[in-house]
Amino acid sequence: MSRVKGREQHIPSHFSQGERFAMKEALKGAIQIPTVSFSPDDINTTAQAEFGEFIRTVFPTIFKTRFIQHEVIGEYSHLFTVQGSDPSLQPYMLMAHSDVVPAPDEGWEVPPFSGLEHDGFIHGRGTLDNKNSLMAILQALELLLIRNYIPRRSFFIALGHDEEVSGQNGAQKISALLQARGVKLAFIVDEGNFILDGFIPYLKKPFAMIAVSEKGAIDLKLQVNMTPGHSSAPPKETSIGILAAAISRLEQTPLPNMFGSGPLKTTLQELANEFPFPANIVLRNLWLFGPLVSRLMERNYITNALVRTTMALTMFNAGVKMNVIPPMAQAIINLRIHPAQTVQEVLELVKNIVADDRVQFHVLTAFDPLPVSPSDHQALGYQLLRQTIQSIFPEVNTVAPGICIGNTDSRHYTNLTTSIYRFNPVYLHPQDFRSIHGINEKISVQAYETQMKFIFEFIQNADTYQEPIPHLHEL
Ligand SMILES: CCCCCCCC/C=C\CCCCCCCC(=O)N[C@@H](Cc1ccccc1)C(=O)O
Ligand SMILES: [Zn+2]
Ligand SMILES: [Zn+2]
Repeated sequence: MSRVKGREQHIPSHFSQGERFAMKEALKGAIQIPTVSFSPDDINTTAQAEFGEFIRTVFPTIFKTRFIQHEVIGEYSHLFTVQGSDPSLQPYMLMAHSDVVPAPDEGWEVPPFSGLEHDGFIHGRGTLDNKNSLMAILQALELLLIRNYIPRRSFFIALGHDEEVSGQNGAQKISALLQARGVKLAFIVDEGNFILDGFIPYLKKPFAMIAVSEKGAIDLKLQVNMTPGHSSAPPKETSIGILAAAISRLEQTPLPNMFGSGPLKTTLQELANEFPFPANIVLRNLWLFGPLVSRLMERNYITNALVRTTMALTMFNAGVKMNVIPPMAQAIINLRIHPAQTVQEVLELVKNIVADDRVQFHVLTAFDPLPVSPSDHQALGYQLLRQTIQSIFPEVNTVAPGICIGNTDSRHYTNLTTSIYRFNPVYLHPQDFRSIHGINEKISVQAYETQMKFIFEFIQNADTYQEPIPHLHEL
């Protein structure tokens, strides 16, 4: 059997004007359906149902292909099983999600659910997170099928509908179903990191960062109860004041810098050659310059998130009336846990910083950082991503493993594989990063086409029989 058999039926990623027009119109249509998730109990089910109908209309070939099974899970999530012709190849999975975070009109250049095209960009909530991926995956498969493509390696496409509010009815249910069916996956590719451009001073060239892990998280409720009373004769301290002081102590006391542990060191070492002198020497010798680099990284709020567990005060609630001493004050802190720490360790640190018994702690949700997926020469999923990045983005010199500072639905699939990669084949600049969950989220038509092309190639590359060449170790 030829080791490169998978390339025999390679279909070039060339698309007609008509196809290119249809694919951007399809993305606009997806953005126009307001599939907003507010909380696990409050998702826009009408929009989700409409979205289910929409993908059936836009991708008819997928739904009528005999070797593709489509199932609706948890009412609005979608699982596609694409049966390959060679059962000896272990299947893999592509993931995306259809829900989006809320987007009030204020501050947007165009209404967030308009899907308007302006200056070469498609605007709207979900254009980067994550309808671009969802539509690009289905679009690539649709176009491959139209060209009579028959995959060798089976694969799944899992499209969650509640990723933005925990994934408990989508990803968790799909994962349990596949586990019950005895499925084991070679690897998973989900949203997460990007081709990063302009995030690091002195690094002029973009580089691709494939997240091989993601941070853990805790949603922590802090609560202070005090006896209510008349505001004309106030006590020395109120529940609001005590809680505010506790929160302020937390904001003033960053958790320890964990530089040196976790995948970040590898990221920087692999990037060293991209830097001019003397930064290249510094990064090649982290054993000596580690403390300097770690201090530089904490100066910027994005790179700071890579070196430590972060704490964000996201909700604050207190008081019942203007002339009543408040009986209770509550705050929610969202923590993202560095790969070298655990939920328990972080909770201990937080309690020690607050150091006030009147403040009660309630853990609402918590999970540890995700295990680190392999990125060596034998890691099939990582190497396929690297290979496809090199062919679709030849100008990108460096592909490096890293961590994802946000969380993804892929964390619900650790029962099916040890190889989870979080990567969007899209350029991201710092201003784009702020638009994710922020305002004026947009994607260029060209970037979306390239993302689709990437998946079109990736699916074909995954068929290859050319397994990564094992390291030769001397005995
Ligand atoms: C040295 C290199 C510099 C690198 C800079 C890093 C730049 C970071 C680039 C991209 C990160 C974007 C993260 C996007 C993925 C997050 C998806 C998301 O929004 N997830 C939600 C999901 C969630 C999780 C738990 C409860 C509710 C929702 C989230 O994380 O909040
Ligand atoms: Zn997302
Ligand atoms: Zn998101």
